[in-house]
Amino acid sequence: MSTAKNHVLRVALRGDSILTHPRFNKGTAFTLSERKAFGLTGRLPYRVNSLEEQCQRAYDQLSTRPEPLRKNTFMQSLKDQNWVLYYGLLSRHVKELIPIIYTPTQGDAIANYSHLFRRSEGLYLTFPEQDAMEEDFLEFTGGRDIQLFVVTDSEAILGIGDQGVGGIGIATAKSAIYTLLGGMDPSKTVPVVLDVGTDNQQLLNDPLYVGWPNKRIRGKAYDRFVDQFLQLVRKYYPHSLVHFEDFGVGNAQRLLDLYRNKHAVFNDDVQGTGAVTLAAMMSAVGVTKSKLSEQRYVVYGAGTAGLGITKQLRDGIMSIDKLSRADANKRFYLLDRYGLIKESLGPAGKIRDAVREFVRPDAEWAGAHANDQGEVGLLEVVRRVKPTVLIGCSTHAGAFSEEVVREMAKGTERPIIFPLSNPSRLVEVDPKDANDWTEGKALMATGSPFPPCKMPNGKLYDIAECNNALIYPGLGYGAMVTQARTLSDTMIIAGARRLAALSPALKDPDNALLPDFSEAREVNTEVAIAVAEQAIAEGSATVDWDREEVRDRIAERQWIPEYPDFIYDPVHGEGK
Ligand SMILES: NC(=O)C1=CN([C@@H]2O[C@H](COP(=O)(O)OP(=O)(O)OC[C@H]3O[C@@H](n4cnc5c(N)ncnc54)[C@H](O)[C@@H]3O)[C@@H](O)[C@H]2O)C=CC1
Ligand SMILES: CC(=O)C(=O)O
Ligand SMILES: [Mg+2]
Repeated sequence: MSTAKNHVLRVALRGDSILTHPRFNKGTAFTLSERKAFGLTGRLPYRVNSLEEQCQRAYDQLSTRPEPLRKNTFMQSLKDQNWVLYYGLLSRHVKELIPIIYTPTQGDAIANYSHLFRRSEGLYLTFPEQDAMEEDFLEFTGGRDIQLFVVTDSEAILGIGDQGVGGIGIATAKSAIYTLLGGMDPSKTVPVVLDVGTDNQQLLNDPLYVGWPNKRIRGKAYDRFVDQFLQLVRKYYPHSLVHFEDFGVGNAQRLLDLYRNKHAVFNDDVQGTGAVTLAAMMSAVGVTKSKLSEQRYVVYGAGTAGLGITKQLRDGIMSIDKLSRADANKRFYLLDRYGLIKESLGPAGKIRDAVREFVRPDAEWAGAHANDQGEVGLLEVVRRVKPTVLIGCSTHAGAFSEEVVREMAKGTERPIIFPLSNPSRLVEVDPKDANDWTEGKALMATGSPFPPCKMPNGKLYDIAECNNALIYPGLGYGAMVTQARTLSDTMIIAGARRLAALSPALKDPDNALLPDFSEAREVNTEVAIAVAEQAIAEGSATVDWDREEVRDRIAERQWIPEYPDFIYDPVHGEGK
C-alpha cells in the first residue's frame, strides 16, 4: 500500500468498513493507536502482529493445503481480505507461489470459475447491458486515478480456450503480477472482462454458469462493443495503458492494429510473448556464438503467440542485425493445423491474412513428402529446413516427438527448442525428453515451469521459463510511469535487450537462458527502466525527466507491500 517506508495515509473509513476493505485492512497489524482512532479495539484480538508474523501465519495455513487449486482459492480469499498481506506473502515466496496464482493453476481456477465463485473482482461488462456501459464504468471507477486496464474477452485463455466470464480470472491474475513484479499500485489497476457470450458448450449447459449464457457475439456487434469500452477509457483515462489479454486469434492482432495509434495499448500474447522470446533467443545465440539472423526458425502453431513471436524475432533481426524485412522474413517457416504455411494453402482459405508475409513459395517444396491434401508436416519440414530453432505455441501436447527432435539434432550442434504452450500438460515436448534425445545439447525454454534436467556431464540444466510475465510488467510499468503516449516497438525491443543482458547464460553457457523467476521483480524493474529511458529518448514520454534520473524515479514510485501509518480523517481521507 505504500511506495516508501513510513509512508502516512489519511483514511476516512472506520470500524467494519476498514476491516472489510482489502486495500486498507491490516487485520492484527493495526497498531494500538490506530485501533483506537478507527474504532477497532473491540473488533480485534489483543496482540499486534508485524507483517512478517502475519505472512508466517498465512504461509503455514497455505501449506496445510496440498493441492495447488486449494492453495489458489486460499490466496484468492487472502486477496479479498488484505492486499498488503497477499502481496507481502507472494513477494516472500515468488517462485513457489506464481504458479499458484498464475499459470498453470489459475487456468484450473478459471475453468471452474462458476463453481468456485465466492466474490466478484474487477469490472464485468456484459453484452446485453451495453446501453448502461458508461454508467457501469463510472460507477466502478468512481473517479479514481486509474493507470492500467487489463482486459480480456476470454476467447483464448492460457491455452485452455474459451472460458466465458471466468476469463476475468486471467485479467485479475495478470493485474496481480503487474503489482507483484512491476510495482504497479493495485488500487490504480482495473481488471476487465468483456462478456460477449461463450462458445464453450460445457459452460452453456451448466446451470451454475454465472456469465451471459449465450453464443459468442462476433462481427460488427462485437467490434462496436469493444469500441464502446475503448472509447470510455480514452474519454475518462486518456493517459492509461490498456493491456489486452487472451483474445482469440481473429481479434488479438486486429484490435492491436486498430487501436495502437489511438491510445497506449499493448497485447501481451502478441508483444509480451514476442519480447520474452526475443530475449531468450538473444541469450541462446549468445551461447552458440552466432547471430539471430543466422538461424533457421520453425514456428509450430501460427496463432496469436506464434505470429507475435515470429514478428518480434523478425523485428529483432532487422534492428539488431540490420537485415531488410524481406530477408528477415525468409528465415521463418511457420506451421499450423494444415502443416507448413505455403502458397498452395491459399486458395483453400487456409492462410490468415496476418501470416501472408511468411508464406513459403511452393517451388521450394517440390518433391517434399506431403499427405493426400498436399500438406507438409513438421518432420518433413525439419528434415528439409534443418532448423536451428524450433518454437511451439500450438497447444498440441507432444508435437515435438522423439523423431522430430532427433532429426533436428542431426542438423545442428545445439538445437534451440522452446516448447512454449501452457499449461504444462500441453507442452510440445517435456524438456527432460528433449534433453535425453539430444544428449544434453538442446538449449531450452518453456512457457510454464519445469524441473532442471541432468546433462551428460552430470550438471543440472535449468529450464528458462520463457513466460511473458518475465517482461510484461516491466514493459507496462515503464510506459505507464513515463505516461508514454504509446508502447512502441522500439520500447519493447529496449526491454527485451535489457532482459537478455541479465541472462545467467552470459556468465556460463550451461546456465539457464533467462533469469530465474525468483528474481522476476528485479528483472522487471530493469526492463521498466530500459523502456522508460527509451520512451524519453524517442520523445513519447510526457514526463520531463532526464534519462539519468529514471532509475530513482521508478524506485520512488513502485508500490511495495508494506503497511503505511494511518491517520483517521473523515473529511479528506481516502476510501470515502
Ligand atoms: N509462454 C508464454 O508466455 C505464452 C504462451 N502461450 C501459449 O501458447 C499457446 C497458444 O496460444 P495462442 O497463440 O494465444 O493461441 P491461438 O489459438 O491463437 O494459437 C494456437 C495456434 O496453434 C494452432 N494449432 C492448434 N493445434 C495444432 C496442431 N495440432 N498442429 C499445428 N498447429 C496447431 C492453431 O490453429 C492456432 O493457430 C497456448 O498454450 C498459450 O498458453 C501464449 C501466450 C504466452
Ligand atoms: C502466458 C500467457 O499469456 C498465455 O499462456 O496466454
Ligand atoms: Mg495470455
